[in-house]
Amino acid sequence: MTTPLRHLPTDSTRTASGGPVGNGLFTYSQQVESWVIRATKPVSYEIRITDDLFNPKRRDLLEAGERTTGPLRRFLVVDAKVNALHGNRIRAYFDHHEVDYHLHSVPAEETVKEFQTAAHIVREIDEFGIDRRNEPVIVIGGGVLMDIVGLVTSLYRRGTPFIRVPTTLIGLVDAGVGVKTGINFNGHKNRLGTYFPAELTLLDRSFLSTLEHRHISNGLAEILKIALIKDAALFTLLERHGDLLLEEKCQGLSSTGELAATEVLRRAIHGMLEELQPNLWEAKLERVVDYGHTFSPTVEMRALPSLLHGEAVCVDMALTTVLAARRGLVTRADRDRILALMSALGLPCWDPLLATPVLGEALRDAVRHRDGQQRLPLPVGIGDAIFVNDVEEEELEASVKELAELALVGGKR
Ligand SMILES: NC(=O)c1ccc[n+]([C@@H]2O[C@H](COP(=O)([O-])OP(=O)(O)OC[C@H]3O[C@@H](n4cnc5c(N)ncnc54)[C@H](O)[C@@H]3O)[C@@H](O)[C@H]2O)c1
Ligand SMILES: O=C(CO)[C@@H](O)[C@H](O)[C@H](O)[C@H](O)COP(=O)(O)O
Ligand SMILES: [Co+2]
Repeated sequence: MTTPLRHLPTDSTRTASGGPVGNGLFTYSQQVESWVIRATKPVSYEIRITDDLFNPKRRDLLEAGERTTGPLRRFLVVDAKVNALHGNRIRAYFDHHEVDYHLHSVPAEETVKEFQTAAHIVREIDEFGIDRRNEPVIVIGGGVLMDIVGLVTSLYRRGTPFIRVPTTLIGLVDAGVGVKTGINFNGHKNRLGTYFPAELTLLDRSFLSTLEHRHISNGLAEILKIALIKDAALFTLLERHGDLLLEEKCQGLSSTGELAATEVLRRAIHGMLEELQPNLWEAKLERVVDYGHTFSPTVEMRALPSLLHGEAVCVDMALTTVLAARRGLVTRADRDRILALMSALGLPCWDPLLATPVLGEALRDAVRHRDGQQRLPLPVGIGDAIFVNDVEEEELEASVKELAELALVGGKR
């Protein structure tokens, strides 16, 4: 027996047809005793290019978050290497502005992108205590730390605002521009994560001056991904100036280097956002920005710590470039240009794990991740892509064999 609910519409307010009633945002039906609730949540976040971010005259970092009375309070999570190299000016900035802050330094790299690190940060935040809406957590570091802190803030009190200051090239062009957060779990890449935008991301490329060259190459791999799937002009820029960008660490030490760094970073970020914005929650699982991310998550985790994220992505792109060439989607000449550019950018085209059953496992996991289909992005020429669902293990093996020969001949391993 059901008891009538006092505050809900009675039968007298039902539609003439006896159908459900409601205000359009929710409906109640007595026929099946059910409420269907609909709501939408607007999303807006900003990515701003700045320079000299910690110059005391700049206010970008202070203006984010609602203003309350009394001193500003901020919890800072800073990559340990960044803290060692840039910590003095970071602290001087917040001291100058009389911010009541706690700086929590985290030694971040792929092997610590895990639960324990996230839990430790939560504990520290809890101890410092932050207001739920107007004291954004500030993360200053690479993709690993931004992904962890993004996850932590999305969980803390079911969502606390955060601000990102990326300090690596991957951070500037990729991890710092989207809404995905995550940690590795159970040997799987980004197995736990959320979609949670940082309200503000401040891009200051001067941080790259202290980054190792290998990590510049690592970021160039994600830029190359954007070039291959959607921006032929970006590919040409990388061919012309990639070595200079690497040598100068995108610091614009020469006038050509400055023009190239500005244009390449702007194109890479803009191209990424053109793909992300219409599909922020990944309702559509055919994503061209997944190019290079089909085999690489498994390869990267198995190779840990020997392959960096961008390096694993590059190995995946080399393999799928060869596969695309075998299908006639990419000419042999373009295939060779792509492999040559990877080498010029200081990136690997090959990893011994390719010649093992790991690839089959990786493809099966990608199919689960993509809701039962391969949805494998493949390049079409340079600057375009399609999705395929029919890659068989034999085709993969033949592509691996061909890549091994090409990589050996070209000395690109
Ligand atoms: N959320 C996303 O959409 C997204 C997108 C791309 C990549 N990612 C993730 O990003 C991670 C890779 O990011 P990453 O390459 O920045 O790695 P990272 O965060 O491990 O940083 C690389 C290394 O550089 C050091 N470092 C950082 N900034 C420095 C600086 N300015 N000077 C000197 N050393 C510095 C770090 O301590 C670390 O040792 C991967 O886990 C990947 O999955 C996420
Ligand atoms: O590496 C990343 C994110 O970690 C980006 O470069 C990339 O565009 C995509 O987000 C990847 O395809 C990863 O997606 P997912 O496997 O974590 O769902
Ligand atoms: Co990536």
